[in-house]
Order: sequence, then structure tokens, then C-alpha cells
Amino acid sequence: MRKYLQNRFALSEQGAKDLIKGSLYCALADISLMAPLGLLVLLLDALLKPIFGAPASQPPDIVLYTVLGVLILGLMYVCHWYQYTSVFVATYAESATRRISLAEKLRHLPLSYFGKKDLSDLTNTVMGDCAELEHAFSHAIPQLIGASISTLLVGIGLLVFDWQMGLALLWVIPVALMIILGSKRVHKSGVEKHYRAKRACADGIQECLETVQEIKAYNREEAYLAGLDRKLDEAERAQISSEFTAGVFVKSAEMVLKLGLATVVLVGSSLLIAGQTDLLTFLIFMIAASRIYDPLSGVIANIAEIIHVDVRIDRMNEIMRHPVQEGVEEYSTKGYDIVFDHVGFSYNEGEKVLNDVSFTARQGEVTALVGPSGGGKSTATKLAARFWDVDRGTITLGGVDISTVDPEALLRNYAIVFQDVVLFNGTVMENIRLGRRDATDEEVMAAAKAAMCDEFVSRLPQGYRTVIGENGSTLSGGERQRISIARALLKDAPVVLLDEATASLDVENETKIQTALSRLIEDKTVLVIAHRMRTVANADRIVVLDGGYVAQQGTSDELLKQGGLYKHMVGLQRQSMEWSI
Ligand SMILES: Nc1ncnc2c1ncn2[C@@H]1O[C@H](COP(=O)(O)OP(=O)(O)OP(=O)(O)O)[C@@H](O)[C@H]1O
Repeated sequence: MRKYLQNRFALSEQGAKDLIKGSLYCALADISLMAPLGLLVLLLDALLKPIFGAPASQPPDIVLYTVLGVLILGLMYVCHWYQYTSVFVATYAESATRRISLAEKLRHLPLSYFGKKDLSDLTNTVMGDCAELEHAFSHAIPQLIGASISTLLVGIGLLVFDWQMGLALLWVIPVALMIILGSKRVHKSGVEKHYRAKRACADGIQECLETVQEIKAYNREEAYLAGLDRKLDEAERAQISSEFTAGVFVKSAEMVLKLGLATVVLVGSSLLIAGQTDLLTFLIFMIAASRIYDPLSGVIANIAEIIHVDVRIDRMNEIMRHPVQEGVEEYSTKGYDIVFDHVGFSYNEGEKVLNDVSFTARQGEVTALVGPSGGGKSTATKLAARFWDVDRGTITLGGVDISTVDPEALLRNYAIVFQDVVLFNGTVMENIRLGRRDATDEEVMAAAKAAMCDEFVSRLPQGYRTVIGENGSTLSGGERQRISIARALLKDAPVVLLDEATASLDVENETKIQTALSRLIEDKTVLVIAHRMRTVANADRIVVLDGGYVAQQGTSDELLKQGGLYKHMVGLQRQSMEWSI
């Protein structure tokens, strides 16, 4: 039962236990609602007997009935209190657990997963869907299970008491359930459609906010807003249609339930006339009919809500079940040479990006990856850090196959400076300290100085304590890049991956940064994606990647002597340096 609930509703072990406990309290609370009816029946029995000519007995003891009434009220209060606290406290604890485990899982998913998924979609799953599930878990699901248990018990009791009247009362329940469960597929497909349309809207709005500069620059506001309008209309239509479908089935099932009262009256009065039942039994079933259908109407609405949240649970299960990149956390390498051995890779099936790529980036040397755009340079660099796993061949670090190493443990050995610098909305100090959490302020400032950050940081209002905005929006491209170099310097890892680290620096700073980098890369394995011939000329080894193949490799002099693509690229770059505008 616990395992089933865990899988069915994407719950933690504790969450499933709490759900069972909460549901049992719900059942008790529902059953406790029947207790006043029992008391009423006893009272009616005592009052009606003399009227219908039964031998006169003592008049009902008002004090006894009052005491019993108060006790029943107390019992109802206790049951509801336990139901409330167990269900609500557990729901919010589980919600926190779910968000944390989703975030943990996302942290361990390979980058390939994020390449295929929309980021706003994932944010919605972690924030929006979790919030929607809170309502389902605090209301719908425990009430559904609780009401099912209590109705089953009360139903069995009534059937044993009088099976004919019991059938007249209960036949509507399976019919109503069939209507609501039979509608599941139609209902779910409507909800999925609405869900997709809503997400398309969220994506559109996020894209609009992210690209507002480009939209304005190219006068695309009207066209863009018209597109957004269409998405909003589509979401509205999908929502109306999904709610209409749910409404039709829920209301039909509730109407069928109401028929139960009519059949109790019909069957009861015929049995009464035929002398096959007595008035008290008839009254008991009339009262039961007025009570039993209320929780059942709730059950039907709850089933509809569970179908609704099923789509969200499916999304969470999809994330939680996605395979993660696993590997050992403890490993020892012989040096830090990176060896690509007949590596093949594709982002999408059938579209090969790297083919049979073999080369060695040695420790203490700079290996430059060059080649035409789309040749696979960035891909090779990312594979070296196990951002993705290779399809064929192996990549080793110091003799250890990196696909056997836990990605986080592996990345401890890498300092990475990519073209798209990512900075956080914190201070300069915090952004640089990301390179090494336990670095002292002095170490952070020393790294910043080496990466030529000092001069622009001293101009900031609060120096190293200045908050630099989302992704460093208050800084220039070159300044942002220097911060990311300072991070790499601070990390002081044995492997350095550089992606055109000097692309947004002016000539003067570039020279200074090259000096800092030459200190950083001493005795390290450096893999650099180089577009500039100056970087390439300083490299110990050059690997020319063209169309995913290694076209040439060797030193700059060797490759120039060989002729071919490398020589052609050097020639083109010389020509471009002579251009003027
Ligand atoms: N995340 C991705 N998903 C699918 N295809 C991708 C992805 N990243 C890159 N590609 C494709 O892989 C091929 C190689 O891209 P890559 O970025 O490695 O080339 P590159 O040599 O670094 O190019 P550039 O010099 O222009 O940066 C290209 O055809 C590119 O479109």
C-alpha cells in the first residue's frame, strides 16, 4: 500500500506513511459524523414506540441523551482535530521534501536533460505544480480514501441491517463512480491540453522578458504581443474546455447520487405497505440517505481533482525517474592528461557531432582546439568535463575513464571559463568566491588582482561588496569575463578549460590577462577553444576539428608546413587583420 502510494503520487516514504495515517483519520472523522444519527435513531425509537402501539416503556431519559450528545460532539471534535493536524502538517512537510528532492534530482541530471527541456517548464514544475499538489494532498486524496473507507463500512452495516433498503440506497454509488472513472481519459487529455497551453504562455512571457532589448531594437513589439495574445487565447479556450468536461461528468455523477434518495423513498414505502419493513427502518434509511451522499459528492469532486493533478504528478515522476550520471566519488589519477580515444557523440540521435575523435591534452601543456564554426570545439570541451556522456570511445583523465566518476567529484579538478559568463546577483566578492567556497577575503582579492579586476572594482561604489545585478548586468562584457577568470584562478584546479576567455577584452587588458592566465596554467592541463591566432601560436599542441572529425593535429609550425585547413585559417586571419572599415 505504502509503495503503491509512493509511486502513484510521487511521494516520499514518510509522505506515503503520513497519507495513510491522514486518510484513516479522515475515515474516522466521516464515521464520527454518523454517530449523531445513531443517537437520533435511538431517540426516535424511544419516542415513536408508544405512538405505534408498542408496549409503553419509560419516557426517554433526557439527561442520558444529553450526555451521549455531548460525548459524541467531543468524539467528532477529537477525530476532526487529529484529521486536520495530521493531514495539513504532513502535507506541508511533504511539499518541502518534494521541492528539495526535485531540486536535488535536477542538480544531478545530465546537461543533455536540460538541453531538451524548457527552463520555465522546469521552474513551473518545482514551484507551481508543487503548490497545486498541496491542495490535492491536504484535501482531495485523504478525503477520497477516508470517505471510501467510511462509506464501505457504513454501506456494509446498512446492507446487513436490511439488504433491500441497503440496495435501494447504495446502487447509485457504483454507477456514479463508473461515470467519473469512465471519463478519466477524456478529462485527462483536456487537462494535458490546458497544461501545455498554459506552459506555452509562461514560455512566451519569459522569452518576451528575456529578449525585450532585441524586440524593441527590431520593432517587433506588435508582432510579438500578437503572438502572445494568441497563446493566451489558446490557454483560455483549453481551460474552459477542460473545466467544462470535468463539470459535465462531476455534475452527472452527483445527479445520479441524488437518485438514491428517490429509490429509498420508493422501495421503502412499497416495503412498508407490504409490511416487509417497519417505519423506524424506513426512517433510518431516509436519514442515512440524507447523510451518506454528502461525503460521496466530495469523493466524486476529489476524483476529478486527482485526475487533474495526475498530469503534474506524471511530470514530477518523469523528472524523478530520469537516469542520473553516476560514478565513484573517490578516484585517483596518474597525473592529469586528458585523452580522447575514438570518441563519437551526438546531441540528437542520428546527428553526429563528433566522429572518431582522438587526441591527448597533456598536463603542463596548452592544447588549442581550432576549426570552423560548428566543428565541435565546444562540444569536445564539454565532453571533457562530462557535461554529457560520449556515445562511443572513451575520455580519460589521468588514466581514469571519466564516465565512471561522479560528475561533481570530477569537476573538482576543473576550472572552467566559458564564453557565456554566468554571474549571480550578489557582490563581486561572492561571485569570485564561487571558485572556492572557503577562500579568505585576501585570497579572493589576490585572484581578482591577478585577473585584472582590481582596477574596475575600485571604481564600484562599495568595491568588492558591490552587488552586480542579475548576471552581472551592471558590468561590461570584459569586466564580467575578468570576474569569471578570477574565479578560475581562485579554484586553482589541475585542469583548465577555456572558451575564448579573452574574447571581450580590449588589447591592453588582453595582454595583462594573458600574463595572469600563463600563471594560472602553469603545470596544468589546458584545453582552450581558440579563435585567435595569437592564442593558437602560444599553444603546445593544436587540434583542428572540422565537421566533427580531427582534420589535423600537431604544433603550429608542423601544421603550417603540412598546409591544409590550419594554414588556410591562419591566412584568412592575417587578411582580416589588414581590413579597415
Ligand atoms: N545543445 C545542443 N543541442 C543540439 N545540437 C548542438 C548543441 N550544441 C551544439 N550543437 C551542434 O553541434 C555542432 C557542434 O557545435 P559546437 O558548439 O561544438 O561547435 P564549435 O566548433 O564550438 O562552434 P563555434 O566555433 O561556432 O562555437 C553544431 O552543429 C551545433 O549546432
